[in-house]
Amino acid sequence: KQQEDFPHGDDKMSRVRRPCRIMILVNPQSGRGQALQLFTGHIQGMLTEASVPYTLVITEHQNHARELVRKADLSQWDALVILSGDGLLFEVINGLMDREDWQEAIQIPLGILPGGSGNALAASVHHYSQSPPAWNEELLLSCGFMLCKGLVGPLDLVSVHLASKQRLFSFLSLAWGFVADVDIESEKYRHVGAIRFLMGTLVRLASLRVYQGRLAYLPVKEAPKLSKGNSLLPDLEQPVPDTWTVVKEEDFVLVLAIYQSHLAEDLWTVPGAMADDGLIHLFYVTAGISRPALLRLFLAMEKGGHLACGCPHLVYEKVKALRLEPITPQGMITVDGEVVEYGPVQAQIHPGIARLMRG
Ligand SMILES: Nc1ncnc2c1ncn2[C@@H]1O[C@H](COP(=O)(O)OP(=O)(O)OP(=O)(O)O)[C@@H](O)[C@H]1O
Repeated sequence: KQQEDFPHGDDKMSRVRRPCRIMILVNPQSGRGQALQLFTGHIQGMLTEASVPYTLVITEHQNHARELVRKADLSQWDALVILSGDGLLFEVINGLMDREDWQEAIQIPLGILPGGSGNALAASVHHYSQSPPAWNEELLLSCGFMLCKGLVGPLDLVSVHLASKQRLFSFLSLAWGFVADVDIESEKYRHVGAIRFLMGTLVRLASLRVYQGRLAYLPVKEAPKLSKGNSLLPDLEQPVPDTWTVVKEEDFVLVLAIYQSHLAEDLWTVPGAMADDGLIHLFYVTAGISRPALLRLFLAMEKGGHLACGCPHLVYEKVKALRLEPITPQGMITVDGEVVEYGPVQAQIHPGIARLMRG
């Protein structure tokens, strides 16, 4: 009821009410520690010129944003905007989903301004707007511009179920093996910006590992029609249904489930992905790939060319749900770039349950 209809045809898009009241959450520690300067130097002036009133909230510690949105009176706000890396948006989404009124709360338009070193969602949103690639401050300006325009469209979320019965909501990725290791190990190079992933990749390549586990997924064509709230997932202790595909290989270099186009500003992982395509894009790389071949895949990903490399170890499937059961006793699983408990995990898509400010 707070939205005006978008008058130009696309019935999925709407416009944030004007004048709108935006809460902008800034993590001053994100990326190179310059998020506040990015705000005052680039965004503040744009919002003033566009007559968009806002309240700035500077996060003071981990989970500050999560607690804040869990308790906030959301009727006071027309949009929640994050100026940080993807980690702060992950907190905000999970704070909204923690609420008793989550079904209404998750409808509040969410915006992203890149302040981290990865900025996967910001890069994806920019890409969906069909603009030529942009990095750093140019990407920030593009996202700031979309924020001022105020168009809102649906965003898919994925629920991730862990062995401890904890459930998380994810907008970006679930990763195990090489990608998760690089993401976490390269955090120590955060001050160098986006190039940290290349540095991390080179370091990890030198000590390339194989991870053993079982992977199964529900392919798109087998998935039943979902109505809101339906679960595609059996109990984590139960075997997967016959409609699922069980991957024969059990030796992997990486498993990556991603639901946006970009894994980082310069990693165009899923050509063709949309914010609300209702798909989990599942990639895995099986053991036996050489170091040069793996490096070639990541270098090709900058221009979205990895699937054209003809690498027999790389598999790509469009799925609605998946289950991963690591056998290797120790390792790293990340959800939206944040480490989660290591062990069996399963996930399913919830098409368009959130709303995102985009072009
Ligand atoms: N003031 C703060 N001090 C320390 N940590 C904070 C603060 N505010 C938020 N955080 C936490 O920092 C974590 C990382 O944030 P985020 O991912 O947004 O930035 P980033 O890690 O710099 O981004 P990237 O992963 O792209 O480098 C989040 O889990 C968030 O809870």
